[in-house]
Amino acid sequence: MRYVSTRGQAPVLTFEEAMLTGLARDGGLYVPETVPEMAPAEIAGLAGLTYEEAAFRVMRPFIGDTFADAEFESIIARAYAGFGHTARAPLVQIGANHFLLELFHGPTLAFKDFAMQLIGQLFQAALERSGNRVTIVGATSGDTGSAAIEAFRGLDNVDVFILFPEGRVSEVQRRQMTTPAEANVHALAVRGDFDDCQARVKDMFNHFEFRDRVALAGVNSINWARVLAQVVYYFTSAISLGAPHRSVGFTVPTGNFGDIFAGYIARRMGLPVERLVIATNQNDILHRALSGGAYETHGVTPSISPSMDIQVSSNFERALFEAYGRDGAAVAQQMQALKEQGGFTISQGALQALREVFASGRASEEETSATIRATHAATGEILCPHSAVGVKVAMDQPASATPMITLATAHPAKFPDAVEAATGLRPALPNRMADLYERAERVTVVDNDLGAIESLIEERRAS
Ligand SMILES: Cc1ncc(COP(=O)(O)O)c(C=O)c1O
Ligand SMILES: N[C@@H](CCOP(=O)(O)O)C(=O)O
Repeated sequence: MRYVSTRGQAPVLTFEEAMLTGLARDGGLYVPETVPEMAPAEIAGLAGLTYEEAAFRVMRPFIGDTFADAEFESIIARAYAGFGHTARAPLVQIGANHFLLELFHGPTLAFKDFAMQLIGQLFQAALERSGNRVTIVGATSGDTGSAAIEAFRGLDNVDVFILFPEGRVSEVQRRQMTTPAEANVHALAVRGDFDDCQARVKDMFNHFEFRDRVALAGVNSINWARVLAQVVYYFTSAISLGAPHRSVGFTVPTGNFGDIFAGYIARRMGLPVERLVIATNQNDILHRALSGGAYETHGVTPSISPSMDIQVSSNFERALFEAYGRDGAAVAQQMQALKEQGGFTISQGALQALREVFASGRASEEETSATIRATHAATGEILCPHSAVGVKVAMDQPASATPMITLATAHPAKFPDAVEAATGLRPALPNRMADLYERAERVTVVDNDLGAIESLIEERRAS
């Protein structure tokens, strides 16, 4: 299995190289050269397996000879051992034909753990083998950062630097990033928004001298391995509702487009997914783009679903690459326009290709809050605000006999203020985190300035 860049100008890599490389050297994102397909019988064969067994079968074709089967199996087993639910990703019914996929039973209570726990194990195995050391730099609107820190804290051959927008993540998210005491963990509060943090991370990847000197690696969803790990729960949930004999739809609370792109890959692999619905909060660039064809940044507006306060949606580039018939030059041109003019117009052909797979919707702040309240009253399920955006948008879709699965992307206790405002209930953290508010914090506030951030990283990393 080989990986190519969405901009067509970077070296073609193996799975291991793509995983350790992060952003392609032409600024693009790596995608598999061809998407392996699973026959209906193979998909049916996943029924009744454990999450880990299904994960092995779904991901195996993508990893080439990077890991032997037995090693890959034990990596998967270790990745999911710390989850607080035996099903890993349980499905609960919240409406006549509407199901919620709970993805928040991992160590940091967000869907990011599914990929990050696996990547932590994959990096460790690959780096132990090579003896190399890497500097991981990630941007977060709250959940990627905590999940990355949890997965990489204390590892010998990794320093992890996480850039988060100062004052724009929840207190639980901030504390998850600032309280780990391990010397290889560095939480950086950037004076800016998430888009600034993500732009600086990409700048560091495009600054080759720095990138090579510190052996930069990325664990945002620019990293293909992140997307791959998330493909699995589309399979397990669809199968539990009757796939491949029955189609399903998914609604995905969306920001950086990594999670929903994993659903797109599952569909390309042969999973019968009728619709993939992009659910956005008031930062609705993706909904506007799908509706009218213009992808235009308007600046990030803080919301009660802060992890989705994103305008420059990194993985949309992967979707565009497919929609433009894998024309890297066309994608590069659009990304240049985004950088220089703050937007671009999607061609009619590409827009039509996107609309064949994706639908979209938006939930306002009031609608999000009302959905938390109404869902709790009707079902007892307490949604986090991101999951509530998904539920609201799913309910706005045209009626269909096809079951709809909405992804519940974080635990409500990560956003207690929004949940309390909606329901009057303040969700508690699990016991293992009960002292989070008492732990000492360690954070460095830094300007949104590439030179300043790079100097800090050079100074702090263990060489
Ligand atoms: C809780 C939560 N929901 C939804 C999203 C959006 O996911 P994605 O960025 O993969 O679109 C994020 C951030 O990624 C998140 O942390
Ligand atoms: N919402 C994310 C933003 C980063 O997304 P990623 O999937 O590219 O890592 C977060 O919580 O940090």
